Amino acid sequence: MPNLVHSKPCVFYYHHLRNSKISSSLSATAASQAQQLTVEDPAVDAAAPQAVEQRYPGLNSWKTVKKEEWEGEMQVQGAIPTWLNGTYLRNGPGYFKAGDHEFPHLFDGYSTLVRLNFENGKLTAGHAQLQSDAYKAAKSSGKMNFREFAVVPKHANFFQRIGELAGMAMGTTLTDNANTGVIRLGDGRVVCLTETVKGSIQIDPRNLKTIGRFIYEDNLGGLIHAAHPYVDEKEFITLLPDLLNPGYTAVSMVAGSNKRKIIGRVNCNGPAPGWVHSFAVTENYIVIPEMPLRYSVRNLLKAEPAEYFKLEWLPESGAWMHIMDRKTGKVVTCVEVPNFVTFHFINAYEEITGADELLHGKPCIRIIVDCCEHEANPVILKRMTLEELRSYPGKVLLDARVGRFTITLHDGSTKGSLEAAVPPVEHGAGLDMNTINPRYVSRKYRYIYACGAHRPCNFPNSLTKIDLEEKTAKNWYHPGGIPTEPFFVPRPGAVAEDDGVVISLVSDDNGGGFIIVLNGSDFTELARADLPYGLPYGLHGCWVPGQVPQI
Ligand SMILES: CC(=O)/C=C/C=C(C)/C=C/C1=C(C)CCCC1(C)C
Ligand SMILES: CC(/C=C/C=O)=C\C=C\C=O
Ligand SMILES: [Fe+2]
Repeated sequence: MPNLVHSKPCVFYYHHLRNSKISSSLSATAASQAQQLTVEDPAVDAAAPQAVEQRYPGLNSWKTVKKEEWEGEMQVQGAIPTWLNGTYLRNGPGYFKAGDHEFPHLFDGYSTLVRLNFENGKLTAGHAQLQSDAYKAAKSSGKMNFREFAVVPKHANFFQRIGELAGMAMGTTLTDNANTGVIRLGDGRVVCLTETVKGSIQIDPRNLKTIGRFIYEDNLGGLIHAAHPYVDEKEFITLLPDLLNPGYTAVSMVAGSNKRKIIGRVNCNGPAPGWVHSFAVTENYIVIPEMPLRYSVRNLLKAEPAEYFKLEWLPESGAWMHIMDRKTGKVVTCVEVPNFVTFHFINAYEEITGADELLHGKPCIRIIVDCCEHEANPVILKRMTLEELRSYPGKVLLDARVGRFTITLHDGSTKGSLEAAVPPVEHGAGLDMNTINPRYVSRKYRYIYACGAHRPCNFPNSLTKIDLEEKTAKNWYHPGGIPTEPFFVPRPGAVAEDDGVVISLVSDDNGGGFIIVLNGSDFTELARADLPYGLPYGLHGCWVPGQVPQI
């Protein structure tokens, strides 16, 4: 461990501390804050801790970025491993207004891109705004012009509203604000994405400049897709939900091409497709989730925001998992599973259940699918309005866990199971923004890196390394800070799954912010560098190895 002098951070095991849920560990201030808490859903919140930590107005996580563009060399404390050569790119909402109009929800914010360039122990950083049509129009007109996640542009009169509805059917009024993630395609092109198909925008990873819209040169159409495609060196796979004839089409785009091709289609069991922010892929199968938080055409057409925005919660409609063969597009099974709510699938893989379990001449295969599961409570989506996120003392963070689905193929099962893969107390019962070692995607794996909770809090505020084998977690916490997606980069030549580093950006309650590099194995801090100011929260990133190629 290098000689780092920091007053606040710490690494710990919650179960050694007998967990942050133990209320006797609350300070007097925290205990008095408990009285002011608003409990939205007593059935769920009853189990949650009784106060949230002090949130200082200095925290920039939920505020519009201080400057639209910045870059500079970082003063590093500690030591960045010299093998770490490449660029971490991160996307996320970071500009929460159009003219005087403040956006209501975290997911509405215009995309702010961040780049961290690591070269032989040195670090340069920068951020810039993605020049989407939605952002440019807001800047030039001083108002919002496109439908974002939670907010709809205001119309002066009836005719404008009719025009807007017609435009929505064609997709022209949906946002292209690609604020959710950034991916590196197998051919090296870097693309920012959101859930609207038109919100696929290519950028130059060297300088974060916007190159232009990524055009899908096929006739598959589709207005929306998953925010998180599956991407490897060979292909890009995504799901296109069909709202008119409820189902999903799985498509694949070969690296180097702009043409998506249909793999297969599956009909939904419920009245509309379940929201598909992400999905999972094993070596041979695509796991298509159908959760009871469903897209709603009715809410889509509304001018005013609905309870769950463009989605609706239909718990009676049930939850399902469809398993599609990656090669043939055939749906090999569809099982009913307990109701669930997730943004992010973590990983999925196949296991042969035993040589003696041959059924109809086929081995019995078990599919294991892990996600950050919010205890089947969609309220988490409402907790991400900016008002809630900025509020003090606010509402307690709802519980989340590593939800593990087990789905058996070829044995006639009609149901799949869902349970916690590790005791949630290990990561403070908060969980999201997961990454894993990219070499273990679609394979049996052991470690998850994610944001967890050091309670009391109203949003995930720690970093956690979960060991699925030992069913334990190591946690990193900086009081008053909000860390973002812990991004794992494996060491070249590594054998152990956790041999690598974890990169995260933290915004601090004093208005500052810093970059941290943790050891992927013992989760201690290797290096840190102060940013000139704390950045907005941000969402997902990708790694561009080595020197960024010329485009
Ligand atoms: C930031 C994030 O994680 C998710 C963003 C999701 C967005 C912008 C979704 C937008 C949508 C519309 C504008 C209309 C159609 C429905 C839906 C895909 C939810
Ligand atoms: C920030 C988030 C989802 C982001 C989608 O891309 C979920 C956070 C959940 C908190 O518990
Ligand atoms: Fe996401």
